[in-house]
Amino acid sequence: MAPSIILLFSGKRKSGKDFLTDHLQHELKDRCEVIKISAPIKSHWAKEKNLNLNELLSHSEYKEQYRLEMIRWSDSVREKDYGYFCREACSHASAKPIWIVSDIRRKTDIRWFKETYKDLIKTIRIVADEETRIKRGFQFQDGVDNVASECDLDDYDEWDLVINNGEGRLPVQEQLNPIHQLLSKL
Ligand SMILES: Nc1ncnc2c1ncn2[C@@H]1O[C@H](COP(=O)(O)OP(=O)(O)OP(=O)(O)O)[C@@H](O)[C@H]1O
Ligand SMILES: C[C@@](O)(CCOP(=O)(O)O)CC(=O)O
Repeated sequence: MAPSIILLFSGKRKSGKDFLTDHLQHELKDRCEVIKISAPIKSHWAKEKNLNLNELLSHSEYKEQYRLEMIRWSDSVREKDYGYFCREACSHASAKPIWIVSDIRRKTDIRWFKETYKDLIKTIRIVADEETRIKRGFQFQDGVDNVASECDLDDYDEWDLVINNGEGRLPVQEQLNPIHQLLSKL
């Protein structure tokens, strides 16, 4: 069964994608399913290199050691099939009315979702100033922070919602209010 709405979240490293989508999931409970495009990438990498999948899926420093290699490998797959990981991630989603995709990174991700699910798509950008991201552990890495994985959506300007999760941010319930307003129109 197709969902009634698909929320695509994007944001730079340590902007708070997981933090906000975890809160949203907590509020929506079993009405929603959280989908991560990086999940099939991390599963593949864990199997190939005999790594700890749970650590790769967590917020830990562990995954940062492999980020550059995972970006390079996943981009080589995307060159042949830009929708590969989006399709793979969605294929495991269950029949919930609201899908939360927590890690949109490339224009081709948005293209695949819009081609596949048409007007069910809403795009949400999470922004946070660099100082706040640094306080959360962000450290610039060449090959990671200056490539498509982190920068391709910097000039995308058709977001349905933009949420500030940096300096001056609202309390989390208020940050999520505009999303509940979107959902109330369903
Ligand atoms: N509004 C907030 N208030 C308090 N802590 C926050 C907030 N937003 C994020 N954080 C904390 O900042 C850290 C980074 O957030 P999170 O993991 O959600 O970022 P991310 O965008 O998913 O990062 P990455 O892309 O590197 O995985 C986490 O420890 C998280 O708990
Ligand atoms: C390899 C990659 O999927 C890692 C994403 O890790 P995370 O969403 O930051 O936990 C990033 C990418 O696909 O460019």
